[in-house]
Amino acid sequence: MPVTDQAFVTLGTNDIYCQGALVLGKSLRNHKTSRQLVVMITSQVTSRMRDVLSNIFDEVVEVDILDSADSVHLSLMKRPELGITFTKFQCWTLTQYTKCVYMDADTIVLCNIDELFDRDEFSAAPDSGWPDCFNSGVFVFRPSVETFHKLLHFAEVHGSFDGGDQGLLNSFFSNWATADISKHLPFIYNLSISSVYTYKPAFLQFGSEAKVVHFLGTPKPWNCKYNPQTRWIVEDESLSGQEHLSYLVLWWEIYISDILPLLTEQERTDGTNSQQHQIGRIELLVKNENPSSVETPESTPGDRLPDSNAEQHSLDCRGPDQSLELPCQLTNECVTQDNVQMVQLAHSASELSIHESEEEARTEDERRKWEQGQIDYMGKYSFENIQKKLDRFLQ
Ligand SMILES: O=c1ccn([C@@H]2O[C@H](COP(=O)(O)OP(=O)(O)O[C@H]3O[C@H](CO)[C@@H](O)[C@H](O)[C@H]3O)[C@@H](O)[C@H]2O)c(=O)[nH]1
Ligand SMILES: [Mn+2]
Repeated sequence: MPVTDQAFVTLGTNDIYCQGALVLGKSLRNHKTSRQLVVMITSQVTSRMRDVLSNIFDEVVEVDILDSADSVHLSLMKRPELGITFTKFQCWTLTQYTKCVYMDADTIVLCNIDELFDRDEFSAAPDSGWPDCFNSGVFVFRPSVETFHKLLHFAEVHGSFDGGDQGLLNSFFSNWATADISKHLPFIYNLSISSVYTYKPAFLQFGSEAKVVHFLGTPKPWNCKYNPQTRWIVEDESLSGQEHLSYLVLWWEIYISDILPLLTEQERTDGTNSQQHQIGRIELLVKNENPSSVETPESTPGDRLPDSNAEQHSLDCRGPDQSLELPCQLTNECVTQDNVQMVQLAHSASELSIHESEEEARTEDERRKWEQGQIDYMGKYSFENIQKKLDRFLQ
């Protein structure tokens, strides 16, 4: 029976982190959670991504740090670096639920973890770096506007010793380490990926009991390159050891089989509706060293992807009539192809990687700065540059 007054909650403030939220949400669904799934997003998340999120999450809640009470605004003015921190705290405002489990977008579940709802606020697992502190990537809490305001007030007065939400929450719930052992979640509910190689014997002993993996720090799974042929991560120097890579592989397997079809389905739907040409900010680069493997028994010549000899293809989350320069040869035509074929293409690729569309990121960043009155008067919008533009225009 679905439980409607309890929820798993995650956060994605941009389209990139939303990729993580999607995989987490799908992993919870795959393991048949009976709780509601909620994702908090901010205004930067594109409407295309919101549509995809709503396929997996029961609620997609936009939170805006500046439209809350005045105290939020004031705190932000004094401590702008805490912006993202405040965003996570918004989970306490979800008072339509009586109890929730917050999970970072860089976590996945390996089995059903609904038993966490038997715990009470504030329950969390030790942080692997300093076990007298909890890690704020997974925690049980009770939504309450009062607690939310207390947190904001606390942030304003004391700040955060690590600049993020984890330091602040540890100071706020300062008796966590000593008061009540039932509020210590076992480490297997928040297995930090680095522990797999920093304490290998423990991982070999207890790793099979892991329930939640947390891709804490860098690289995040979406920053890795994946080879669907070998079903292995394309390694770089920052990835030492082997065991932890299999969790990254798991992330990518969920991404390819469950998320990619949704993204491409969305692409198709949007393509037929001129009202919905919102620009997503994700590009999936699909490298294919062996193009012949792209062909499927069902595919007819007319079906074929354009330029099947291309070294690199791109599935770009934007409408087909957005005329933008794509970073590689598979141009806008690909987005009108049947999504099954796109997924097929991804499966036969030799390397997949997720990128933020740089042009979009730049434009968005500039727009935000304009809106905040931070105009680059010394650089791009200097008097000389504007005059040069005017001169060109008037020629
Ligand atoms: O640009 C961002 C950055 C973060 N997040 C969200 O905030 C979470 C925390 O950020 P993350 O990059 O996962 O931080 P960690 O590498 O996990 O680092 C640690 O430090 C963070 C800051 O204190 C805590 O939030 C984490 O729980 C803690 O594990 C993410 O998972 C997302 O849900 C965004 O949506 N957008
Ligand atoms: Mn995290």
